[in-house]
Amino acid sequence: MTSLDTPTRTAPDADVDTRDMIIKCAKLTKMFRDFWMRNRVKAVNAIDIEVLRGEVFGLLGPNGSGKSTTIKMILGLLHPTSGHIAIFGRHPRDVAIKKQIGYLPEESYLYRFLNARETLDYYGRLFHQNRSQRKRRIETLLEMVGLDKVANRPVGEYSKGMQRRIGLAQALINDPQLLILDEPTTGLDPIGTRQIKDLILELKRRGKTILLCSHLLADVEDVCDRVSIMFGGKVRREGTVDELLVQESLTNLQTTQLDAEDVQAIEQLLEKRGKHIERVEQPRQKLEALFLNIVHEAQAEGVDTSGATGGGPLAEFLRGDEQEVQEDVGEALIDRLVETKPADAGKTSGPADATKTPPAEAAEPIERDSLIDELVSPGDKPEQAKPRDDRSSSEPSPVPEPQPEEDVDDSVLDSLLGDEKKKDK
Ligand SMILES: Nc1ncnc2c1ncn2[C@@H]1O[C@H](COP(=O)(O)OP(=O)(O)OP(=O)(O)O)[C@@H](O)[C@H]1O
Repeated sequence: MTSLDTPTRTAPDADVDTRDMIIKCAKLTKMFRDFWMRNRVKAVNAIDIEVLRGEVFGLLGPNGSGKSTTIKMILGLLHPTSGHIAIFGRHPRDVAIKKQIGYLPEESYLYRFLNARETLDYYGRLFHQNRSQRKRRIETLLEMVGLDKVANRPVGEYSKGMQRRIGLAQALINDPQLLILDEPTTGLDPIGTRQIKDLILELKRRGKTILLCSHLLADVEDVCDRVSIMFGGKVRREGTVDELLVQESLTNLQTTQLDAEDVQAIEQLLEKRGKHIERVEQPRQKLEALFLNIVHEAQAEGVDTSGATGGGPLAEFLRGDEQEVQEDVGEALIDRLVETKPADAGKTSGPADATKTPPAEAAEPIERDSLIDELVSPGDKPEQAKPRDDRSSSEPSPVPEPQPEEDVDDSVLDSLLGDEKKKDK
């Protein structure tokens, strides 16, 4: 077995088309410095990560191993100390790629007094979706994450798991090509967890790329194609889940139930071949399967709940069969949001060669608060919604500032004045 001190990688083939390289980090390093600019913590230490189009990539590691710092650098929220990052072949701070990314931060960052529908409406406007687009997407997303029955309650009242669900819906509102999910199943009940896993697999089938960061190893094992395991800021192991987990020296056979005589006969047969049975046991179903059965039974009996419901099918617009062209409006919005557009932004039709991405050092430093200030006007800065249990500070989603549009005013006013409720009835 490889020692933990020896990093091993099963990187994608060297001849992978650069257009299929959605995330490429090379020798990425982040050093946090103290007030005197002395090096304090090497949070990320010369890591290489490559995520290909259409794969689910898991970033694993114990607390403090550098996962969140890596994600923040990938999102352009933190400036790397050294190394290179390319997202869709571009620099992570290139605004042209923002509309292709959906981000579920580790902690929710929501206006606590807006309800779920208003919350999604707000994010839909940030992506310059028109009213009918927003309405359709919001309703399907709410149903998909199982919050349609509680959509008129302020999100500040939501439980932690319900906040994860609305966070996920928010991350999907722009139908992103790359979805970055930081601890998506934390706080979710087993039904919600199963749904998120199914959703991730469905999105993958639709060609989306997903970077998943989680402590819940069983979840990661269920959905990830490849994983990187970090420790102390370094990638210690990387490979496909099968490569890392398969025990090549053992074979499991599953048959209909055997009695002692059958087992003895097989043992004798194996002995003749110089082999033996190591363990005989009756398989057990997983606790997850038992739990889900019990809940499905209760739902079938019509037992009432004030929490999230089961959730519905994948939102239609995520299935890729909706003919909406958002590229231009997204680009226009981004153009209006940034005063100085990078010289090459918007000119390249396809993803550029990752190797041409400017070095990370060339970018101006950007920290979380300044990004929020840049994206949200001071009066609009959202207050972090807390679930009923206390939690610490949180991350914003990488979304642009909302722009006025003809039909912007009335729906929020309507909903604040109660028309939304009437519509629901
Ligand atoms: N802003 C900061 N200033 C100083 N040190 C930081 C800062 N952010 C993170 N660190 C340090 O960098 C290291 C990696 O932290 P990071 O949050 O990336 O770990 P993580 O793997 O995401 O952990 P967790 O699983 O607990 O979320 C830790 O030692 C942490 O204390």
